[in-house]
Amino acid sequence: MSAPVKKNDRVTVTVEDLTHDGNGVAKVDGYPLFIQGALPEETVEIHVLKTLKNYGFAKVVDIIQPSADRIEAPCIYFDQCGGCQLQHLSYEGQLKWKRKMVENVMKRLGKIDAPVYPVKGMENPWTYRNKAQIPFAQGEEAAIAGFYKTKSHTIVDMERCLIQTGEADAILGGLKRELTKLGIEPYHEMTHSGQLRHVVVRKGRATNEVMVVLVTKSRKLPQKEAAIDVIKRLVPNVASIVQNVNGEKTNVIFGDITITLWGKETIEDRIGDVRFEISARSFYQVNPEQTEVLYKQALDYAQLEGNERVIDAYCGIGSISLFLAQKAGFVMGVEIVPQAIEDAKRNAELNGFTNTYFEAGAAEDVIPRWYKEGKEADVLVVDPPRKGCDEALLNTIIEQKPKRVVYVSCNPATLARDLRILEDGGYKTQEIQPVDMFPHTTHCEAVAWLELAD
Ligand SMILES: C[S@@+](CC[C@H](N)C(=O)[O-])C[C@H]1O[C@@H](n2cnc3c(N)ncnc32)[C@H](O)[C@@H]1O
Repeated sequence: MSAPVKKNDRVTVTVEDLTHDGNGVAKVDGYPLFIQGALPEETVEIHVLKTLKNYGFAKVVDIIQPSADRIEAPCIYFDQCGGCQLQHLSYEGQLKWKRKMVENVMKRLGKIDAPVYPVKGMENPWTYRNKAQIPFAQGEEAAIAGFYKTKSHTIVDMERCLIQTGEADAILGGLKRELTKLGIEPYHEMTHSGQLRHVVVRKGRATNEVMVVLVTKSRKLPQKEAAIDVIKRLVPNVASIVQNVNGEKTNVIFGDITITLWGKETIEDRIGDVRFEISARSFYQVNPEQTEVLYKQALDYAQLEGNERVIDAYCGIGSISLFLAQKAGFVMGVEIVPQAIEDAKRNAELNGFTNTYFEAGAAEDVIPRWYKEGKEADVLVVDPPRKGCDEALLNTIIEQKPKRVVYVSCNPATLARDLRILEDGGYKTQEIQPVDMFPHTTHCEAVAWLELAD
């Protein structure tokens, strides 16, 4: 099909949908155009930027009929920063769109007809992130620090971020000036020179403890004591100041060496009643308030009465496992990253759980072996990465028939695909509950409850 529009054309369109990166989608004679800054149900005049065989790109020139949910983005960096995609849509509008998106994907991709409930959102959808990874670089006169522009390595220099904590803001706004005064040179990506690459700020919401990690190119940290004093002044509740050394030419943030400069080696947090120890590099959910909502939903759907054996596949640091272990007879977690399994075992010990077992390995290899060894499960919980469950694992579920499956997903498309496979294999999806873990972005988590059909 040849494009019905060409570069530099101006046309008026009605926007039908939003893409995962927050662009509006409108069709001209069936030809899709992705439109920066446009929202569903809006009528906009657009300028066509580029046309390809099957789709094109455009930007808004004039909003003729705005969406009833359009608002002025509260963040002054919204147009440049790649962190949020939906601040121009009211929070209510975001939740409505996320539910519709999950519903459409379930119907269209999975032919799943289970009810999709309204998204569980946040009462205050700001300052929710407990981890900020802030790149530093040399600006024209002083150090700059902020977040990257969409799909680039260009830092938007900023003083505050509305979804980060006040402690992260103190570092964003204050530390770059203070470190410049101290002569600590930011890292130069192109020349692999300079010293300070990133500053990572982590906070335990429930404990108020903060960890500040200085990621440097080498162990050498000039004015170390003065830098520690500055951080203590900027973030009075800091409990741990850590240096991580990354000497590689890489986009990966952390290197292998971590040195405690001041205070504790780890900080602590709680999700519900479960305690977690967090080190500089350990994986931990970034929105603990909504993580509790998500895990409670998984626990509700698991419907545990106290004696059940539960398998938690893709268990990470065992956070869902420990949540379930409060109500289950025994929980077995499997995760591919050995360090995460070490964290899971430590966290189980920290909380005094004796009814858990964790093993490092691929879920699709370990779980069939467990079944062969007679380690069966009444309830199987999966929380896979974006690509969804491995087919071999889905086949194991279909063969072994645990009576209930709870599927926690960060990608509705792969959730729909996997639910279809499980439904074809004898399960029936009962309910789907989306949870907003990342307000102002297009991401949406969802928990699905499946029962083995009679
Ligand atoms: C979405 S995270 C879930 C983490 C955890 N359930 C939580 O809530 O914090 C997915 C996890 O799956 C792990 N993973 C990826 N592929 C895997 C596989 N084949 N087998 C087991 N774990 C895997 C990743 O390392 C990651 O920790």
